[in-house]
Order: sequence, then structure tokens, then C-alpha cells
Amino acid sequence: MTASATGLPFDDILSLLKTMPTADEDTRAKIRDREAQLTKPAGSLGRLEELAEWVAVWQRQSPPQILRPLVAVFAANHGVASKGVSAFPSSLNHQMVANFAAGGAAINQICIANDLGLKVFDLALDYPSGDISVEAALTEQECVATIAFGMEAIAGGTDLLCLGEMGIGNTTISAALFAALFGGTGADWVGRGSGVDDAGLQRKIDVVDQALETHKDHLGKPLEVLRRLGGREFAAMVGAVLAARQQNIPVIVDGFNTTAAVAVLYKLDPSSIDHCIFSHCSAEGAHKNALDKMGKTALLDLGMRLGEGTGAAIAAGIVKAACKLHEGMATFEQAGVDLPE
Ligand SMILES: O=C(O)c1ccc[n+]([C@@H]2O[C@H](COP(=O)([O-])O)[C@@H](O)[C@H]2O)c1
Ligand SMILES: Cc1cc2nc[nH]c2cc1C
Repeated sequence: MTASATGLPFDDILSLLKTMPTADEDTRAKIRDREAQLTKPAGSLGRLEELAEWVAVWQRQSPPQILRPLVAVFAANHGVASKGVSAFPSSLNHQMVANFAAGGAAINQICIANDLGLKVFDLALDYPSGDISVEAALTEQECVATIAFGMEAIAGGTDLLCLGEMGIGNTTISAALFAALFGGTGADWVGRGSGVDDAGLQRKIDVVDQALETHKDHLGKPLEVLRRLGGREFAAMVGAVLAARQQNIPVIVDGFNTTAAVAVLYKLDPSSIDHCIFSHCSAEGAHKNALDKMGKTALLDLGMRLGEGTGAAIAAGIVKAACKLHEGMATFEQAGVDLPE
């Protein structure tokens, strides 16, 4: 009997949502108490103060510690890429995975600069997911197995997870996911991705609209949206974010595509992504709209649109600095610095 016939596997994923740890309020109180004593005017480190508190309450420890930050890059091939929706061929995915391994990609250099671990996961690159314009991307079994793979991906241990992905054609996938989850049509969510021309942009819009039409009677449940309109890297990222929550690991979401994966969780339960922050607003135009739909604000706006976890890895450097500031600065008393009257 297939997984979809039993209906069980998705239920197992859903049951995880009922046992999510929440932010640790005792830790929050400790962080605020110490923050107020550090040798600086109150609030003068702006969002850096919030970032240290965010790491601490999800790690459930004061001070927050980032000793093993990890960028996890999930790479997958998409059937829909055969519809001319990308400026680049799908063969590039394999080549970029080799480039990651050789240390030649953008993400390698950011990981070196910020002292971050990097793991790249090849998600059955030889087996593209189904073309969403005419069929489901994944079977329920494949989808659940890939969510489970994503959970396992962080089993090596980390205390800060940065999400990354590589998948030619996947900005079309993300546009379809956003349209199904938040409403609208292809034109609302499609952009140029890694650089399509005007004709390619129109093909992307048409493909998303066809996908929405093909699956229109089955888009009521977020995990079914993921299975039909997503792909392997999206399912794996859903798993990784769920597992991080269970293990008290804060998560930095990268750009347009990683946001589409966490949007699936947001639609299941908005509080399921409370342990996530969003590194940057992608130059992919609809990313801002997606963040707005979830009431989220990105940390940075650097005009980036690369993927690979590059924005999350840049933000991780800032988050690391925020935690060091909180941990290492002297208090007014320790430094013998006068407090205001
Ligand atoms: O995440 C983003 O903001 C983002 C925006 C544009 C492109 N990308 C990357 O580019 C690839 C997808 O682009 P495309 O044009 O093939 O859909 C994929 O490998 C992504 O990592 C990523
Ligand atoms: C070269 C290249 C590198 C990438 N990294 C993530 N997406 C990418 C897309 C292309 C085309």
C-alpha cells in the first residue's frame, strides 16, 4: 500500500507541530537584565540586541553561544526546468554541487569569512521532480522521505542553522508555492530568477498559471501544496526547520526560495517558524510581498539574489557578532564606568 493510500505519513509530520518547544521566557529575562548593564547607552546596539536575545531564547541559554554554526545547502533538479523557465540548464546543478565541494562557489567564501560549517546535500539530482505544470512534483512517500532526510541533515549537531538551496528552475517552483499558499496568479509571484529574458519571464508566468490550474482542486492543505508544487529541496528544508525547532536551534532563512519552504510551515501554523529570522530581502521582486504576507521583516537588503544560503551566511556573521557583544562586553560595574544619574 502506498503512503498516500494510508494517509499516515503527513499526519506524522503534522503531529510534530503539536510538540514544538516555545521560546524560553526565563532566558529572555536574564538576557534583558544583563543587556541593561552593559557599557553602552540602552538600546544603542539596535537590532543586534534583539538578535542576541533571539538566539538565547531559542537555544534556551544565557549567554547565547554560537560554536558550531552550519549552512545546509539542499540541491535538487526540477522537471519544470524543461519548460524553458530558467536562463540556465539543469545540468548546472550537478556542476555547482561539484563547485561547492571544490570550494569555488560564493557560499564557500562567505563560510570562510564568517567561520561557518557547510554541508551540501545532493537530493537525488539524477531524478528530477515531476513537472508541476502537468503533474505533482513528488509522491507523498517521496515528499515525506525527503522531509525526514532534511530532519536528519542537521543531526551532526549545530547551534545556528542557515538554510540554503541550489535548484535550477526553483524560482518558478517558489512562485507557484506562494501563489497557492497566499493567493494570486503567476504574474504576482514570478520574477527573473537567475536571469531570464522577457520571453522566459512570460513562460514562467504561464507555467505557474498552468500548475495552479492543474492542481486547483488539491491546494487546501499546505503539505499537499508542498508535494504537488514544490520539490525535494523545499521538502528537505521543511524537515530541517522542524527538526531545528525540536532541538532548540535558531534558523536563518535565506532568500526567495528558502522563504517559500518556510511559508509552507507558516501556513500550517504561524508559530512554527517563530525560531526563524529572514536574512535579507531578495532582489527577486515578490520576496518582499511574501515576507509581508507572513508579517516578517528581513535583516538586510543588499540586492542579493544568488541563493546557496549566501544571504543567511552573511547574516550569520552579524548574529555571531551580536552574541559575542552580549557575552563579552563588560558591565558598568565591572568596567568602573559611571551609570547615568
Ligand atoms: O533565493 C533567492 O532569492 C534566489 C533568487 C534568484 C535565484 N536564486 C538561485 O538561482 C536558481 C534559481 O533560479 P532560476 O532562474 O533557475 O529559477 C537557484 O539555484 C537559486 O538558488 C535564488
Ligand atoms: C552559476 C549559478 C550559481 C548558482 N547558485 C545558486 N543558484 C545559481 C544559479 C547559477 C546559474
